[in-house]
Amino acid sequence: MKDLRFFLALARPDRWWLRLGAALSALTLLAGIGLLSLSGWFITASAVAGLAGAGRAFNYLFASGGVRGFALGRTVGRYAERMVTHEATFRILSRLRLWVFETAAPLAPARLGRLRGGDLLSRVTQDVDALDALYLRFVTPVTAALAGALFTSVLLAFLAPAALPGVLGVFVLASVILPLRVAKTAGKAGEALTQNASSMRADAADLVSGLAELKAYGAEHRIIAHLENSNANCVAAQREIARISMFNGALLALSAPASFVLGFGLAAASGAAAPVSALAGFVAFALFEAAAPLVQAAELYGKTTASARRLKALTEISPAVIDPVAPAPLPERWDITVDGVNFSYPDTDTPVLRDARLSLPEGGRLALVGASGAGKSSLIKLLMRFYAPQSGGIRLGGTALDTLAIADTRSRFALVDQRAELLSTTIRANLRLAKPDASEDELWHALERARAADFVRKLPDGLASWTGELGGLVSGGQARRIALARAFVKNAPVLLLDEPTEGLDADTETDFLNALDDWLDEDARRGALIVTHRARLLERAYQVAVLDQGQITAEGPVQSVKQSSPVFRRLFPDT
Ligand SMILES: Nc1ncnc2c1ncn2[C@@H]1O[C@H](COP(=O)(O)OP(=O)(O)OP(=O)(O)O)[C@@H](O)[C@H]1O
Repeated sequence: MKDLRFFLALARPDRWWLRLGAALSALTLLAGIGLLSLSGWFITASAVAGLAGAGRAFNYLFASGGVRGFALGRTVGRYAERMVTHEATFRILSRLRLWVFETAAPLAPARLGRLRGGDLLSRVTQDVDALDALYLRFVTPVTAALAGALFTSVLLAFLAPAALPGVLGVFVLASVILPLRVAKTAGKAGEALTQNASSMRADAADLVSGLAELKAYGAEHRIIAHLENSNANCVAAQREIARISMFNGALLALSAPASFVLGFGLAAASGAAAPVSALAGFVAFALFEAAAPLVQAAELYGKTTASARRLKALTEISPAVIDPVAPAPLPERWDITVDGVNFSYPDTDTPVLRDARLSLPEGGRLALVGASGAGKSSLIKLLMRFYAPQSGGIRLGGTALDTLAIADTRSRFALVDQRAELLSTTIRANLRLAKPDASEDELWHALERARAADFVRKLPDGLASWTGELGGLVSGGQARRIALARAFVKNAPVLLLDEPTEGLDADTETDFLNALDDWLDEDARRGALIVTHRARLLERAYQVAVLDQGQITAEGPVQSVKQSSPVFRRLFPDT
């Protein structure tokens, strides 16, 4: 319930749409009660008057006009209510989707690593969609039911007070006790449905993205088996909900006429005239129009609360880095100093960097070398402020990194790593990630500089060519050059290169290195931090720092480090 309240509060900006929808729903219900009760009274009174030969005893015109008015009001009200409540829900859900993105974005990459991609997708789609029940099926019918109960009570209190307790008693049974019971019995199945549907999506996403590897290792059957298991659980949960729904539908269908008999019988027994007794019976009957949606809402309660809980869980994860309240101005210089940094990844206690120290002057080129797992990429992640060190400090142009706005810090760096992540979109859109308003000329210029223009020109759609899922439609070397062009479009003064030529053939590597040399040579203030295992890339550096098990054990010009560091000699025996 606490989680649902949280999402009700999030709907505050559209509360007037919701209130209007609820008011229209209440009016529609009242028109329905009015229609049935007046018709019942009218037909009975006509019959009684006809039998007694006293047709003039009541006003036909008033009654038939009232019936037409209620019928019209009910139809128009239902139409308007649907329009308004759906408008409210669409507005709220679209804002909710943005809210999910805004909540999740600061958590990436540090805190989202433990969530499966498909699971995150489920939260943005399935869980947000499930919340429509909260706005559409909980808020509106509850308001309508309350209005209906109030109206009925007043009507019966005047016309047939003896029928009031019985009618209200049955209504409370049908609209309060029954939904609460349904919410309890269907709740577990609803939760199971949400969890298993999410697990199924995550499996399906893994299956699609890793199909080549899964097939290569003959492991696709295992994922499919897991997927089938989740699917079977979903079907079982749906079947359970359907069973509960069928049972309650039957119960409701019986309760409405029973309520008619009760209303009519109690009023007649208290000595009310036949038309008034009929009116009491029909009021009780019509009131059930309000009970049915409440029972249906209760069937969705488990599913809706499970989704609300999964979405709210995102707000309970704190980001690994946050912007300072009053960020310092971005310094004009961009020399980097790493001073006594200690770092372990969140939820682990293995130190990855221990008292790490190094410096990269403005316009410098520093190679960071070390064995696999030494902590090189982790240092780059700290510079990019994906994570924050537990102690020690990093300064950019003399200003502590954690006093700068995160976006400001990142504006000084352009990152190219060996994975060269490309989004599943066009080459143009991938390049414009770095600068959304870059002109076509700028894009081509960057591609020329990155030695990528020739192959892009040969593609049938040029810049509009699709790069595929994670760059799957271009080769590794092409993806790397597009990523370098993207860094050039960004035109940041410090390049962070994390093994950018790993896995490239000699010619492609030469192209890449020439592009890099041209770029860095063009402006003496441009600098680079180069993480590498490759001698050809090492040659581009003026200085080298050796990282060994999280500590910088040697730093200086290549030749002097070669003399002093056995680790360096092991890593680059031919240098
Ligand atoms: N997200 C993470 N969560 C927990 N531990 C991590 C995470 N990323 C890396 N590590 C661990 O941190 C240590 C340093 O990893 P890092 O990627 O920085 O090494 P590296 O020197 O760049 O290695 P390589 O040369 O193989 O890329 C490793 O032991 C690794 O398992």
